[in-house]
Amino acid sequence: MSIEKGSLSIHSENIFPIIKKWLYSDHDIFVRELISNGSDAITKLRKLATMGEVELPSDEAYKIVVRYDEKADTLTFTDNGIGLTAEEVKKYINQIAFSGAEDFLNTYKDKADSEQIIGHFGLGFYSAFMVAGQVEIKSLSYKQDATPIHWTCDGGTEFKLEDGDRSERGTDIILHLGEDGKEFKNAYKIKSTIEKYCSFMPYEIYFEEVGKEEEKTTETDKDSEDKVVEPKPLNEISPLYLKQPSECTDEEYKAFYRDTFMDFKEPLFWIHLNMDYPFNLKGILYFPKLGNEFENIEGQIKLYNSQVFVAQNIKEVIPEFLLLLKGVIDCPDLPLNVSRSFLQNDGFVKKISDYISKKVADRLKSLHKSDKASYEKFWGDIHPFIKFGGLRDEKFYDKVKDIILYKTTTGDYVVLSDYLERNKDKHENKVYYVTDPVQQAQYIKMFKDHDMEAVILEHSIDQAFISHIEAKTSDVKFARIDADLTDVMKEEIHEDDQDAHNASAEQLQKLFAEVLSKEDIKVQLESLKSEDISAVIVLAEESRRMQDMSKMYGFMGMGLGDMPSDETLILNKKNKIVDFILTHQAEADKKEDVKLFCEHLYDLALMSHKPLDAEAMTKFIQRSQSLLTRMI
Ligand SMILES: Nc1ncnc2c1ncn2[C@@H]1O[C@H](COP(=O)(O)OP(=O)(O)OP(=O)(O)O)[C@@H](O)[C@H]1O
Repeated sequence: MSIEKGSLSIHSENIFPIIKKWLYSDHDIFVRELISNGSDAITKLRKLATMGEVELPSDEAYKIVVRYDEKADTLTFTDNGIGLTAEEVKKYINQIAFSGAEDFLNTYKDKADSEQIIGHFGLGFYSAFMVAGQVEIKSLSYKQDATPIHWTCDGGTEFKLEDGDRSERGTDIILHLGEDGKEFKNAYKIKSTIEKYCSFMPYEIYFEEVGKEEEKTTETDKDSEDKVVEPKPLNEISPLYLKQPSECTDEEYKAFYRDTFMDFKEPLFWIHLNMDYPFNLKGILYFPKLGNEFENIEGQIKLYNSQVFVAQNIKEVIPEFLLLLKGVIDCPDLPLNVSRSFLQNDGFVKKISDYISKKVADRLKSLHKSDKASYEKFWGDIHPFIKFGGLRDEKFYDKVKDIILYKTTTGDYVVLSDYLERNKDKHENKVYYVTDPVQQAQYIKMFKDHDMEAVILEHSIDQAFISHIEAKTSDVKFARIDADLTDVMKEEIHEDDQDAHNASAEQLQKLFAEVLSKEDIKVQLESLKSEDISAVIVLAEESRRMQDMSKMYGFMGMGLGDMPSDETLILNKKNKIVDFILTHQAEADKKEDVKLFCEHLYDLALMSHKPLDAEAMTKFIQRSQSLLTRMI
């Protein structure tokens, strides 16, 4: 063949500056593209063999070798696939009538935001020019008597095609790393990029550094005899997720998790996705240990297309709440090179997302049903995720709503219907909850003393979640343990004593308002069954939620103004201190004592309800000291 020179027919003056500019943020994508092309070339060849079009040696090892030559400043991608003839180079490489590039230009030429590009637009082979000043192709086709070709292009629109010298079937793509490729003049960088994109590619991928092969291929074994060590491929050609779930062991699942996510904490459990119809999807989703810090935990869901890494954490494909998980999903039906706007509007993608979330819900349900003990053990780690999912996805909520567990103050786990059923005599359709078991210890004790139980909802997601349940289940109401005192804790006031009781209550109201200088304080006198309790503060559930909201938005600079407090101080008539106050409040010589008791009772009640502010705390400590001094 005579040397052929020509111009690449691109429907734009020069695509290379555009490639370089727009794909800049995903500079390393060329590795994936060139290895994928090599892999495709091998697959095509093997297909031809199965069709009887070509006869292949039975012992041929199909592989892709990436070779870095520091001296020559080149990076070469070699495969032993189908190869290219001159005609094919002309057709597939020279005439870049490649629709991918045209689409790319049309879609992105006016857009300034490179983030818009998932980075995987179909530029294939030409992405090599993102890092190479000059690219060569040396290839020999599988075809009988094919002439090897040598193609060179320096990144402009000019190319040169001539006879080559490759003697074995396959292709070398040689990249002369230019200034733009200096990041890749580094063996570690090249290797880690191969690992990022090609960990599960179906043919073995080897990395070699010219001049450094020797030192790596010998190793001293225990008998001090040098033995040649076979180089290891960088990838796993049959990743676990491609196997049938029934063929995988727990150990294999755990090892796959460790190797893929470099996470040495064991996952809690996993879901093996395996679907052939109506779309093809395989993968494994792992539930990592989340604990209480789920806000800070970023999951990692890697999306693959036929074993080629596409992207990570694409929320269009994977429901957002599942992004707290770690996993791999391989969906060959999804285009490899897609734009985000395409994904957002694609019905097929929505189906994938729905399928994944359904599978997760099903797995949780079956775990709850078949292995309650493990489900309860995992609950502390998985509940934020399940609740988050329930808030985000109605269908998911409907599936999991009956397997939401509540840890009770008695220490066991119940589902909502069980809690309601076993407490219906004491408080029908009402769920008492604790947000801070330490702070609210006094209330919990009161509950326990009366054989009552509350559920512990101390995670930041719980408040939003209970509002959601209330909206969905209109007759169920949640009340924090300090929202009110149930009748179970009180004794009835005898009719004959009612007037005297009311008078005492009025006196105490006045007294506390005056002593505490709180005109609007609400004081209520009750006869509680337990004498030990002197005073408690209750705050109506609605008011507290409003206050919490106000605090939250206040912090965010969107204050709703100070919410009026709706606290009530409940004094227990049967308690000795309260009785002392009532009996001696009018006596001049007891005035100081009464004042001290009132202030102290109020602080004690307040402390069980919420933390004291700095001023109140200082006063509380001073007062405590003076009380102790009096006893000396
Ligand atoms: N290593 C190779 N061996 C044989 N043929 C190749 C090789 N690399 C590229 N080709 C041929 O060149 C064509 C163009 O490659 P290019 O990577 O630009 O696009 P593509 O692989 O068809 O699609 P994509 O843009 O999604 O990568 C391929 O379709 C293939 O026919």
